[in-house]
Amino acid sequence: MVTSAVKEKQRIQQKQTFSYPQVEGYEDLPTTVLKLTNLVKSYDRQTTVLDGINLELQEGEFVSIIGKSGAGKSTLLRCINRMIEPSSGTILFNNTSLTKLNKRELRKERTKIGMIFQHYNLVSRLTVFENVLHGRFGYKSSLKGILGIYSEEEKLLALQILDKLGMKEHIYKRCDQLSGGQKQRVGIARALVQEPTLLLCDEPIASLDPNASKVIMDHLKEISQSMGITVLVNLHQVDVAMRYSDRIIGLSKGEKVFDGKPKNLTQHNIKDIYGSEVDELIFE
Ligand SMILES: Nc1ncnc2c1ncn2[C@@H]1O[C@H](COP(=O)(O)OP(=O)(O)OP(=O)(O)O)[C@@H](O)[C@H]1O
Repeated sequence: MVTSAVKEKQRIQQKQTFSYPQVEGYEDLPTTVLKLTNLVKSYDRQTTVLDGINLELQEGEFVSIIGKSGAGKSTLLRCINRMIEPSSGTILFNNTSLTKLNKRELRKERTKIGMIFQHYNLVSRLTVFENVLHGRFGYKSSLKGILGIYSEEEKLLALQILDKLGMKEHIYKRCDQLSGGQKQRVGIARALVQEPTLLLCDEPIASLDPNASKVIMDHLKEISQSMGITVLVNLHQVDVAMRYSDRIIGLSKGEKVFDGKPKNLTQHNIKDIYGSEVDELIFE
């Protein structure tokens, strides 16, 4: 007899586009949040910046992308939510093909993809609280968004997230009165208030000192572990990627040259990723 649990497992497996390893209970099955197939980006006819990237990310994974300057890290991250239009390939996000969506549909799907930037992208003359609430913009009609009309639930959510990030006492401060580390925590709060399943972080610690960097990386790790949000982060620091990641992706000239656990990243792999600059890297 086919039990309802088995039926449910079959239903989920049919819905997914990848093969699972054989496991006992369907609750143990990994959920693919993002699947990139043959992603290509050329800004002009001469150069291919992303050369057929294939990548799958699972729920709650913390994945870093490393590679030297110009390798295509930012382009890859920005192609995922189509901030930059890929030239070809497919982007499957929670089983929805993002490349096939029109503008309105894409706007809706993007609510589930948070983004964090090196230079924070905050509105400096607005308060911390106002900036965080901007994360709800994608859920609103344009008029409500423009008028800044937010529900009590949305305000409570923003407060809870700011509290979790140690920013509650600063909510009424203008963003231009904050330190870099505080600004980045506002950036994280604005992304989390979207209630995302995927967080894209484009060099989130590149402008921060080591102490502030640690605070930000600790928060991002905590977000992936306790909230089950998939975190994909571009990093310049190999030692930071080694310390925090479940998986590291190495990019070189738009190609994926490494994809594995930090403990499996060898000096040989590092050389493939960074070429002759390998000696300048801090490596634990
Ligand atoms: N808008 C654009 N138009 C043309 N070329 C671009 C554009 N944006 C990026 N590029 C080029 O694409 C390549 C990859 O750039 P990208 O910013 O993705 O690399 P990166 O690995 O993130 O580098 P960095 O670590 O320095 O930020 C570079 O050669 C860059 O000059």
